[in-house]
Amino acid sequence: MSENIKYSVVVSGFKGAMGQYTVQMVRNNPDLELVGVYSPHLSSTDPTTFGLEKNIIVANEATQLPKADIWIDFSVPSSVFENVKFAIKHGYHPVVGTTGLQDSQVDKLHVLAKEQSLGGLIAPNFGLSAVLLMQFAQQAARYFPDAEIIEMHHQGKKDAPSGTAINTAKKISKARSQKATESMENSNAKFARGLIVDGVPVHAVRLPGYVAHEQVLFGGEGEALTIRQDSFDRKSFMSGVALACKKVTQLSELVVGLENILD
Ligand SMILES: NC(=O)C1=CN([C@@H]2O[C@H](COP(=O)(O)OP(=O)(O)OC[C@H]3O[C@@H](n4cnc5c(N)ncnc54)[C@H](OP(=O)(O)O)[C@@H]3O)[C@@H](O)[C@H]2O)C=CC1
Ligand SMILES: O=C(O)C1=N[C@H](C(=O)O)C[C@H](O)C1
Repeated sequence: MSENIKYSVVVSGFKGAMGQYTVQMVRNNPDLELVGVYSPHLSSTDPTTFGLEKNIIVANEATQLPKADIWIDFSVPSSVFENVKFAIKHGYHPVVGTTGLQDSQVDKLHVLAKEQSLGGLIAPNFGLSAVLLMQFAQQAARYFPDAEIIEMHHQGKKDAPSGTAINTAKKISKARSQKATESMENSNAKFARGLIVDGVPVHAVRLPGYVAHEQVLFGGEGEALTIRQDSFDRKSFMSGVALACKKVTQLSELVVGLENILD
C-alpha cells in the first residue's frame, strides 16, 4: 500500500467481542483511519465514554455515520443483511465477518455491489487456520465422502452452528464424488446426530474457556482422518480483517471467502 493512502473505516458492532479487537486493530494500523463506530443500543454517543478520540463519530443510527471507504461489520446475525445493504447503498466497501447471511441474501448483496462496481468481502472466518481447514476438508472429501463436523465455541456465541461449520459442510458436500454411506435425511435419532447441513452432520459445543475451534472427522474403510483448527485468541482474526481492508478497495465486486484475496 502506498505510504500516502490511508483508508477511512467505520466499525459496526464496535462494542462486541470482535468489534473491540477490530477497533484496536484499525487504530494501530498506519494504513487505516477510524472515523466512526456504530451500535444501535448505546446509552451515550460521547466517544470518550468508549476510550475513543473526540473526532471519532459514535453513532447509534447508521445514518449518523460519516462517509468512509470501508465498513467493517461484526454485529449480529439478525442485523447483518440490513447493515451491509446500507453500507453498499452508501458507497462503503463492506468487510463482513458477521455470520447468519442466507445464500439468497448474499446473492442480493452481490447484485447490489455489482450495480455500483463496489468491491467487498464476506468471510465466514478471517483466521488462516480455519481457511486452510476448509481447503483441506474439501480435498479430503473427494476421497472420504463420510464426514462429520464438530464446532466448539465460547458460551456467548449467539448462533449455532457456526458460520464456518456451515461453510465447511457446503464445501465438503460439493467436493465429494460419492454419497455418504448413511443417508442423513432418513436418520431417526435426529437431535443426537446433529444438524444436517447439505448432508453433513454438524455438532455444536458451547463451553467456557473455548474461543473458536473446529474439527472435521472423515471415516473410511478401517481408517479415519481428523482435521482440526483452533483460534485460542480473537487476535487470530485480525490479520485477515486488515488484509481485507487493504484489498477490498481494489475489488469491483463482492466476494465470499478470505481465500479469494490471499496472496
Ligand atoms: N468471520 C470471522 O472471522 C468471525 C466472525 N464472528 C462473527 O461476528 C459476529 C459478532 O461476534 P461477537 O463480536 O463475538 O458478538 P458480540 O455479541 O460480542 O457483539 C455483537 C455486537 O453487535 C452489536 N449490535 C447489535 N445489533 C446491532 C446492529 N443492528 N448493528 C450493529 N451492531 C449491532 C451488539 O450490541 P448490543 O449487545 O448492545 O445489542 C454487540 O455489541 C458473530 O456473527 C460472529 O459469529 C466472530 C469471530 C470471527
Ligand atoms: O462467534 C464466533 O466467535 C465466531 N464466529 C464465526 C463463525 O460462526 O464461524 C467465526 C469463528 O468461528 C468465531
